[in-house]
Amino acid sequence: MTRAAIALTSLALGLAGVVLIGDQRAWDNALSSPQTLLIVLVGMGQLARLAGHPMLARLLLVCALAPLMLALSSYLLPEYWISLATWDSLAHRFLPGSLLDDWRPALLATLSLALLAVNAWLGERPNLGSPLLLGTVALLLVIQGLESLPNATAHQVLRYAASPTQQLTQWGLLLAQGLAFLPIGYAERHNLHRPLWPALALVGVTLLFWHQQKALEDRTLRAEVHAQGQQLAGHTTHEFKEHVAAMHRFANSWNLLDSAPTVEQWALQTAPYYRDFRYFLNIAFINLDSRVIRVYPVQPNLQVLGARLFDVQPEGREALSQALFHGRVGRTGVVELLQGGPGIIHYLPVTSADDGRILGAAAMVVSLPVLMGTFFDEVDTGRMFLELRQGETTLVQLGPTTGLGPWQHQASLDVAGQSLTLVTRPSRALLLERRARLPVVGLATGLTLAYLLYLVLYAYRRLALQHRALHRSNIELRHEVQARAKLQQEIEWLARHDELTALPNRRLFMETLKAQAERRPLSVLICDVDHFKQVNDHQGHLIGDRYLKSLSEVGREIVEEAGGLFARYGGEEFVACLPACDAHSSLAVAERLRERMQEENLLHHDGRQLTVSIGLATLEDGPLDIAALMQAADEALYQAKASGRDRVVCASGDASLETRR
Ligand SMILES: Nc1nc2c(ncn2[C@@H]2O[C@H](COP(=O)(O)OP(=O)(O)OP(=O)(O)O)[C@@H](O)[C@H]2O)c(=O)[nH]1
Repeated sequence: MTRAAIALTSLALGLAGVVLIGDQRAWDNALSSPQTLLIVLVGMGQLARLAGHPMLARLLLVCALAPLMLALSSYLLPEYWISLATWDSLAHRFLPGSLLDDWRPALLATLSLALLAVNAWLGERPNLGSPLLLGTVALLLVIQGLESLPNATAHQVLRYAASPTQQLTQWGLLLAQGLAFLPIGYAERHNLHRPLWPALALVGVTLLFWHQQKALEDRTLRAEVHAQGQQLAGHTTHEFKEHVAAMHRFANSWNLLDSAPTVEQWALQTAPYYRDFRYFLNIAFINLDSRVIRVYPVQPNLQVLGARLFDVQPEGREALSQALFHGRVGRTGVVELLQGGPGIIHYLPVTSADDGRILGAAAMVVSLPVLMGTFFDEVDTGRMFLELRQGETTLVQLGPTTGLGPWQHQASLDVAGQSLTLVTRPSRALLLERRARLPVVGLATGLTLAYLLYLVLYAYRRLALQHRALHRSNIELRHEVQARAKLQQEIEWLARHDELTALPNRRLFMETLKAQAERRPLSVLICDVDHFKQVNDHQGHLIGDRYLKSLSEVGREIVEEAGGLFARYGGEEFVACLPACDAHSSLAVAERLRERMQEENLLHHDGRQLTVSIGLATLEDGPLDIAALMQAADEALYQAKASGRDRVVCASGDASLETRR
């Protein structure tokens, strides 16, 4: 898998290299393709790590991560913290003439590359979020693919997606990291489900939320541009109405004359209007021959003095005729002015105060470029493109023509009866400056939260599994302890009991006897089954065993009644310890034992009754010598056997104590 991952990474790197070489600008200046360079750095870091050079890998990845983090900050930080101009001047310092946007990768590409670099740094460590990082990069790449569709990119202020080839190289790096991750154990992979899916779902929700926020913010920005355009258009129309009204006032004031004005009179009369309405190119007096005989200001308009307008400006003839011959206000359309540039000329008839004779016409020349410059002096024309059109003809253009934003606004203007169109289009820089940071901040926060959620769920899952394993081994341990305790009990029981009859064995009997060192009188008896070998021989061992069990039950009952202990001594021999029993009472116990055993009606093969012989010894006082006491009982038993069996013999030698059937 590692080999396949290395091969895939190399392939992606090769592709990135081809992109870099293919980009002609990259030869002129290595910094012209920073996004591809960053992909190459991340890829090389990944390759170094896969090939087993962690130090080199980290060095390369840090080199990629530092600019990526800087780019991410430029997307995140508010304009009033670090302005776009500051970022641009920073970019300019690195490479004169460059802007921030020439340097930083597209937003989603910045994120996916940073996550790829972080994951390459961490290695295939599910506990550090490797699978979530890979899943998030996959989602980011899918969204980049969608964002690259032509209709999605049409109206974007920010760049969101890398170029298709760059996306392909990122897919290559991602798949290589995925391959390197695959060899983790099945159990580990199985454990990933619970933390991974909720965290990935949060990533998905975050991306959807970001997309929605981004669309909303774009709409708001567009509405702002629209409102500004409308405002400018309204302002222009209003100003022009004011201008026309002022012009009428101007014309009326000339009715007080009775001849063509002198140069001084003309200057005195026109100067305030010229000053107040800054967009007049000049105000001229035209005589009845359509000649310009007075003009204010004189100096910049010398070339029009003496010009016969009917000849030099035929397109204004109609308007001028209105004023000169019919005494009505005449207004040209948009005409090419004698001084150059488009403009509108108002011709106002000047009549004699005495007889109402028409003396000439006052021409108020409005230059459209000057008008635009005057009206829009509050607009930042360094970053806002303005265009005045009449139909399809461009009359005036202000502001930059390159680096413009994706939206423009068109508004209709009524300028002195002329229907014009005002186009406003903010530059991309202006829109970027106004761009709200909320969607990107939301995206970064959501992705961070998803990562933290993964880590918490993963740790919780691990703890839960460990806890479960511990609980299971605890139960097993408890069962083991219980089994061992039971075994121990069995062993202890077997060490002191006989398995066949469940009676105390010789060891327990001896321990009990020893414990009676102070009790006097103390009697012991040995009970031996007569001719038991014959039972085994003729009726088999199973019958023999059954007989032994019956006898032991009887013996236990009788001896325990007397406060003693009945035990199996070995073979078909039983013993009893009778504390506080003197010779008489122990003899009575022994006799009852013998009789009761007979009453069990256990028969030999030939119908004879099974009998027992009992030897009895009593220690009335004095120290306990177990061997001597047992020896005495044994000898008494021997005597009982020797003297015909089926009897009790007491070791005292007292004949009166001997019983027989
Ligand atoms: N079925 C069975 N037989 C046992 C057991 N322990 C000992 N025996 C038998 O008990 C018999 C004891 O025989 P002997 O010692 O010759 O004595 P006896 O036949 O009882 O004759 P006397 O004691 O002289 O009356 C042997 O045949 C043993 O095999 C046992 O646990 N089960």
